[in-house]
Amino acid sequence: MNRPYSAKDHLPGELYSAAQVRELDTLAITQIQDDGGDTCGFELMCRAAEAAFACLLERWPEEGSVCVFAGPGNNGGDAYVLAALACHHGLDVVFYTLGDHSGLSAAASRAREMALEAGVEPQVFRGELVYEGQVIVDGLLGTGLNKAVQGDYASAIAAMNAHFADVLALDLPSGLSADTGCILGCAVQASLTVTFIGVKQGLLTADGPDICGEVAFASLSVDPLLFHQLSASCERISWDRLERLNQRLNPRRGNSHKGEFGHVMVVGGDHGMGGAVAMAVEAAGRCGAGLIRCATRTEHVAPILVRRPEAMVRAVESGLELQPLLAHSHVIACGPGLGQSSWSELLLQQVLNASTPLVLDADGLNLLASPGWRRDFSERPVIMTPHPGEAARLLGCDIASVQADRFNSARQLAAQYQAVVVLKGQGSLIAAPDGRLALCTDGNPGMACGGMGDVLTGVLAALLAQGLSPWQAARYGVCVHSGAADLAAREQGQRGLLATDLMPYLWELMN
Ligand SMILES: NC(=O)C1=CN([C@@H]2O[C@H](COP(=O)(O)OP(=O)(O)OC[C@H]3O[C@@H](n4cnc5c(N)ncnc54)[C@H](OP(=O)(O)O)[C@@H]3O)[C@@H](O)[C@H]2O)[C@@H](O)CC1
Ligand SMILES: Nc1ncnc2c1ncn2[C@@H]1O[C@H](COP(=O)(O)OP(=O)(O)O)[C@@H](O)[C@H]1O
Ligand SMILES: [K+]
Repeated sequence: MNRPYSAKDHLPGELYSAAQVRELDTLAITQIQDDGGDTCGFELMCRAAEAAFACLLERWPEEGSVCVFAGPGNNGGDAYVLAALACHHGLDVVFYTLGDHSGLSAAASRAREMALEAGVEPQVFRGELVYEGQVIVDGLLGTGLNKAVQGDYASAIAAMNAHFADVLALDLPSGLSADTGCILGCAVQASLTVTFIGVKQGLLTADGPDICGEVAFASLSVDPLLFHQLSASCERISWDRLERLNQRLNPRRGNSHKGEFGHVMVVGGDHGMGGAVAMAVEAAGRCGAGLIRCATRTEHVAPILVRRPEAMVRAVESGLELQPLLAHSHVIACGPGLGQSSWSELLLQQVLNASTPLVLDADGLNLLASPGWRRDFSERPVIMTPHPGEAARLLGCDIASVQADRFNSARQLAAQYQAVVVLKGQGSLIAAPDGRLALCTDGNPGMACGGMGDVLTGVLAALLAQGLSPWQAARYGVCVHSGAADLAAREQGQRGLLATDLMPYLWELMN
């Protein structure tokens, strides 16, 4: 029997869209057929159900019953086989169907026969869920979800969610888009999701992580060579994974000096927003920049120096004093607390005129989105770090449209601006202009608080200053930032986490 492994840190590094997994299914079925096996996908369906049932037994070893929901597609087919296995194992099975099961696929029909032979008694779900046990299996909708869930399906999902039992979702929670991680209408809230053949990209961003519960992956013993026939849509990264890929920074040479680790210039901090630059400065320092300068409003100079006397902080009150300072910098980080005043515009103008590697954040992005500011960064190493609100302004759409397809939004921004783009939020995405995408599975909702983005800006600037390319720095920086937040939250909890709490953990992880 297949033993799928669980824990999100052990998921494979390749993520796929629904269409790509369908392609993999077809390739795998063809191979099984060529090897003298069945021709319709029933073999794969059996492997999927076996893997999910193994997970069920491992997670709920004491449970004597299971309630199974089956939709009219192959996800329902998986559910039929799982129900048959449960019967053979001596579990009581309550089995509900939704949709028209007279037109099942060849594989799902065989699955249904198998279930009937095992003694499963399917009943059409009529709105009432009668089940006393602890485990519900959701086989309603999988990668074939193609419209918003409503009607009987929505009632079934509401009944599953209202029931006290835990839900094991087959492939993905019904109602979740495998491609975008958005809930289409409504979705099952799972405790455990066993996903098959390839990890669907939508499980790990937007709403995905909230409704999947724990994610386990079952390869269904598909020949790894088949995966070489198509490239993954997105790479999954995490702090642990970068370590396994040996992508940490090298230890420093003994005979090194501060000039080798780059000079960062942090630009921003209009009236009332000095903290933003202070945090970017400190994060850049804790991530190893050789020297940090800061150009800001007069009133912020002393407070920043008190907190971080290591930094060289200059007042640029007229805005014009910035130009010569920029000439001494290896990397510019612009945007934290920049504001949108004429002072802010004057500073940004000079930053955009320079050719130094740049991290552009916050109001730097908001100004860039306004008429007449649009730039093409193909000649300059640039990382842009929008949260969904800033991304919406840059794309000229609303936030809901950005979140409705984060993968596409990130890709589009990277292509439009010819820069590496970090689209922040749960499952932060990193997009390169050439179409590469990475998704970071670290991070937690404790990070949803003011200042976290400013810290990321400092982290990224320090990494560029130490010689990483924008793509490397963004991947590494997002993981170290989220990894630090996870360590901090593990100590004291997520609620109440502050951006400055990350500093000691950044320092630790960078070494
Ligand atoms: N292929 C393989 O070999 C393997 C596949 N595997 C399994 O198959 C799953 C994919 O199966 P699938 O392609 O049949 O799609 P599935 O998710 O069952 O749904 C399609 C049905 O749902 C319906 N429907 C859609 N949206 C709806 C809505 N909002 N509300 C109501 N109905 C809606 C849609 O109706 P239609 O719109 O076409 O009329 C259609 O009838 C995959 O996730 C994995 O679990 C594994 O066994 C491994 C081997
Ligand atoms: N729910 C969440 N899960 C994971 N990471 C999050 C979550 N909410 C916020 N973050 C991270 O925290 C940071 C917040 O940045 P941002 O919104 O720019 O904050 P600010 O502008 O206040 O500095 C980003 O790196 C983002 O990815
Ligand atoms: K499902």
